[in-house]
Formats: sequence, C-alpha cells, structure tokens
Amino acid sequence: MSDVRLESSEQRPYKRVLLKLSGEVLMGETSYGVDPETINRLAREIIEVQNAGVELAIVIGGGNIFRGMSGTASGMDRASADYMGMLATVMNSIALQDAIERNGATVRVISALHIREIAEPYIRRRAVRHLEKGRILIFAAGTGNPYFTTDTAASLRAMEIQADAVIKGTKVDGVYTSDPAKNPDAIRYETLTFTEALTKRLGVMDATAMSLCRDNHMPIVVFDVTTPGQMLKAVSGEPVGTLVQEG
Ligand SMILES: Nc1ncnc2c1ncn2[C@@H]1O[C@H](COP(=O)(O)OP(=O)(O)OP(=O)(O)O)[C@@H](O)[C@H]1O
Ligand SMILES: O=c1ccn([C@@H]2O[C@H](COP(=O)(O)O)[C@@H](O)[C@H]2O)c(=O)[nH]1
Repeated sequence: MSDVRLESSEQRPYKRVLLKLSGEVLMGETSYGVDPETINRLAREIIEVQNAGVELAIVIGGGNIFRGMSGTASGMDRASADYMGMLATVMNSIALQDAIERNGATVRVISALHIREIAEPYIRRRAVRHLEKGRILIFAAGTGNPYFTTDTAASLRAMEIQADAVIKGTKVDGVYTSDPAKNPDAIRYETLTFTEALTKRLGVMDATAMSLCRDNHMPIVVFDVTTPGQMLKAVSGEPVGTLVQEG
C-alpha cells in the first residue's frame, strides 16, 4: 500500500471528507455480517487516505446486518425496526474501529444514541476537535432518529463538521441512468447535478440526503469501494465514479 502525500490543491481538493460506507460492502463475498478480510482491506485504505493528509470521518450503513433481519422486522412498529437498524450500524462501527486500530491508527466511535460503555456521545465541537488532532472518526447510529437513513446521517454530519465533500463508497461504480443491478443497459454518469438526480429519482442515495447536500452546496462522489485504490482516488479529486454537484 502506498503512503503518498497529496500536496497541491489541484491534486487534493478535499481536506476533510465524510466517507459513507455501505454496510453491504462489509460482507465481501459472504451473505451476511462482516467479512474479516474485507473490513481489514477497507481499514488499510482508510488509513492510507489519512496518511495522505485528509481528515476523515466515516458513517457506515447497516444493510449487511439489518437487511438479513428484515423478516424479523416486518410487521414491527416502524420506529422500533429503525432503532434495530441503527444498532446494526453501531456493530459495524465497532468492527471497523477494531480493524483500523489493528492496522495502527487512532480512531473514535461517536454514537448518535447513548451507549456510553462503548462509544462517545455525539458532541459536534468534540468531533471536530478529534479530526483536528488527526483521529479518524466513525459516526455510529445514523442520525439517532427513526425514519432516516445513514445516507442522510452522512450528509448531515458532513455539514456539521464542515467537510469538503461526501464520498459514498458502495458496490456500484457511480450513479447510473437507472439501477444497474436491475438494468444491464444503464449508463453511468461521470457528473450529475443534484436537480437531475432528484428529478430523475436516481436511487443511489435517498432524496433527503441529496436535498440536504444540494441546499448546502456539499458535493457527493459516488464510487466503487470494492475496487482497491478507489478511495484514495476519490479524495484526491481524480475522476472516479460519479461527481454530483450543483449545476
Ligand atoms: N441510478 C442508480 N445508480 C446506481 N445505483 C443505483 C441506482 N438506483 C439504485 N441503485 C442501487 O443503489 C444501491 C446503493 O447501494 P448501497 O448498498 O450503498 O445502499 P445503502 O443503503 O447506502 O447501503 P447499506 O448497504 O448500508 O444499506 C446499489 O445496490 C445500486 O444497485
Ligand atoms: O438515522 C438513521 C439511520 C438509520 N436508520 C435505520 O437503520 C437502517 C440501516 O441504515 P441504512 O442507511 O439502510 O444502511 C435503516 O434502514 C433505518 O431502518 C434510522 O432509522 N435512522
């Protein structure tokens, strides 16, 4: 793994980024939970980004755990099911914290729900201070509110910590004209405006998250985090995936 430092502003447009990691990518080739090899590889890439001089805060989804429990959750009160989803993100956050620490970097899990034995509570100014001190941050439990998603949590926290961009690492390599998992003829956008993404209902990120980023001028890069090396390229401003920004 390289240990490049990105010095010029042309090479490194992003000094502080919010990385949204899809929960499902943590599964690797397995069908549920966290694959040790995959999370270890992601941890190394995260540290590589930090070593390049980028301040990094992370929000992880819960799809690898929660989607597997959707049968259990069906018929449940929506808010209760959502709290289960948020707890799934806490488990993923702890797993990622462990993997990052084992690879030698300093990391803090900050939770939107109070679980003080295992994670710090979310206090915005404290979170920013951690970043300034060079610690990697993992925001667990989404927004702490039901009826939201971790995409929205990523957008919200990006605004709060004054990140330069949200980079969404997922299993698709960008935003397509329609869901590439369902339509093999879908075409990938290299760039896209928020208005286009919203009016065409391009489903890679939910509308609440998109609108929040649009209204607060926060660019989003959607990229394939299953391909090694893409994360560093995404924060370096190299053309990877799809850049969603104002027109
Ligand atoms: N227009 C589109 N372009 C790209 N992907 C799309 C589009 N519409 C739907 N998708 C789907 O969006 C999904 C985004 O995946 P992802 O797993 O990141 O979702 P998530 O809800 O953020 O994460 P999690 O797995 O944690 O719940 C992909 O599975 C992809 O097939
Ligand atoms: O702010 C939030 C974030 C998440 N949830 C619930 O958790 C699951 C898992 O998150 P994903 O973004 O789908 O990976 C989500 O489906 C919600 O049920 C939430 O309620 N509030």
